Amino acid sequence: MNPFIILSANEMRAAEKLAIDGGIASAALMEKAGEGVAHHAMRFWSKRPTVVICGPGNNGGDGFVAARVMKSAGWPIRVALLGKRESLTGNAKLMADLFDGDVVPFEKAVLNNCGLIIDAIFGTGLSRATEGEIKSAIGAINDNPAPVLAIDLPSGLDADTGAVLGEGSGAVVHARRSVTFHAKKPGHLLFPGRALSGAVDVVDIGISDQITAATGAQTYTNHPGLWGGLLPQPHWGGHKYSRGSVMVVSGGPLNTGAARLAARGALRIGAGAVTMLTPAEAAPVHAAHLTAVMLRIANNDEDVAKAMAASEHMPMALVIGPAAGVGEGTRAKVMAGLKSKAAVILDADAITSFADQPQTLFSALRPTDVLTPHGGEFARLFPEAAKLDGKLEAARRASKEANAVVVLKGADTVIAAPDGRALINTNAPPTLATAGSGDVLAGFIAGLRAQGMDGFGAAAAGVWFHGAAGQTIGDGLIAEDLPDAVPAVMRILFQKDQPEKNQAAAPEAN
Ligand SMILES: NC(=O)C1=CN([C@@H]2O[C@H](COP(=O)(O)OP(=O)(O)OC[C@H]3O[C@@H](n4cnc5c(N)ncnc54)[C@H](OP(=O)(O)O)[C@@H]3O)[C@@H](O)[C@H]2O)[C@@H](O)CC1
Ligand SMILES: [K+]
Repeated sequence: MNPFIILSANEMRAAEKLAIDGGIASAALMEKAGEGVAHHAMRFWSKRPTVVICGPGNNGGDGFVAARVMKSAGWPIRVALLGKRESLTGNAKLMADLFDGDVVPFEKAVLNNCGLIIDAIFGTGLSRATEGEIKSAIGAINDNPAPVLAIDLPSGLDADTGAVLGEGSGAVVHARRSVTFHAKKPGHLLFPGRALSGAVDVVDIGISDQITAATGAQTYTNHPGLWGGLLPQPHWGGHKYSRGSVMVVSGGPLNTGAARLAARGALRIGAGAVTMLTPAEAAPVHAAHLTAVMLRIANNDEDVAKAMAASEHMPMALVIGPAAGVGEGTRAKVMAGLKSKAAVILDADAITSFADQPQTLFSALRPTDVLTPHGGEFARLFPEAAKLDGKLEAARRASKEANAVVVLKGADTVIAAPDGRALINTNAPPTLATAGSGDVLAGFIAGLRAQGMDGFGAAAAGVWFHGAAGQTIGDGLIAEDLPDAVPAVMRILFQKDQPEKNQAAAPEAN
């Protein structure tokens, strides 16, 4: 199993079909799924009275298997059914028939004195908001103090978007843990689904990686396992410019801090040289603050173009947006950057500046340029994509529309590339929601881009480092701390705290 792949409900159904076409019996898939749930329950909880609540479809079928396996292991099991027994069909009916205990219609009293509830009401087949007896049952489950183990997904949660289809306490199950099959679903990682799913375990039900690939799935959990090997490493023969040069466009004299945060982020993530492109009147403010970051006056787009041209021979990235100001001046500087050979990272005001003329921007962007909007900026530049169901599809659509990498920020940041690849980030602590945090992120991405990572890789690694830096700092985090936490994260990632791995690499013989 690929530990990073994420499958939508449709992709999961396609994988199941391919597995069945390849000779695996569908009942065997369900048997493995239910068995996985039972073993998970028995591993995490001590033996206790357990109620399995089964719905009308195959999620319920998994519940009947789990009930059978746990009962035969000596667990006190009750099964409650939502819907009519005679309406069960296919494998769900088969598994219900194979369960040799009592099956009662669901009523609230069935939960009395239980120590564990297994939610087998709905999984990937949820098609509408809960109502009636199902809504009451979910409300009763949530009111009960027993922990809930959800099969596949907490019932009521949309597998593809992480959204809850209905409202109120009976709309969705609040699970302590979830056991899903073959791969996580986007709903496990996108909020509120991530909070509702609890800890998620993925069980192998015998579907091969070749089948996963054949579904065309292109969504992954963001993790160094995907891009760690591409991270730039300093080399004995390098010098500051060969390590990558980053230029950051500053706002006016009262708006300089954001650009400095980005500049420091770029420097800490490993760019060899960072230059602040500043309007003349803001230069003294920067001069009073900056040390390793260089200063160059750039009052307008022509000056930006000249700065870019002067550095054309080196690997370079340009950050523009943090407190840059919204309007024609910023638009012109962006266009100057996009005409140069530099990789461009657009954030904040640079994004908002194109809200009324997105096509001007989209036609100039290149597929490895990066846009880093938060939700509000995203909706201004991509009003149609913002209306789509779920952050994943919104980011994917926007990336295609803009022909650039889109980093749709939040607690569950989504990174999307124009070719359809997408990542969901999971390591960001809530303390990252603080002023200036996004400016540092833009600097991280630019620093990695200047060192040679492509737009998607730099965005993925930048977002991950941002989360990891936030975790390292812990409570009390302010944006200024983030760049300075990078060395600690690198030490852990590259295991440089292990003395035997900490030797300076000897030059290779030639
Ligand atoms: N794919 C795989 O590889 C494997 C899948 N497996 C398992 O199968 C699960 C998917 O099964 P599934 O497709 O039968 O859907 P499921 O979630 O049981 O619900 C569908 C039923 O609920 C109904 N219904 C929906 N919403 C409703 C509502 N609000 N209120 C009331 N009714 C509602 C819907 O009715 P309908 O929409 O047709 O009217 C239909 O009757 C998956 O999550 C996993 O657990 C494993 O066995 C291993 C391999
Ligand atoms: K469920």
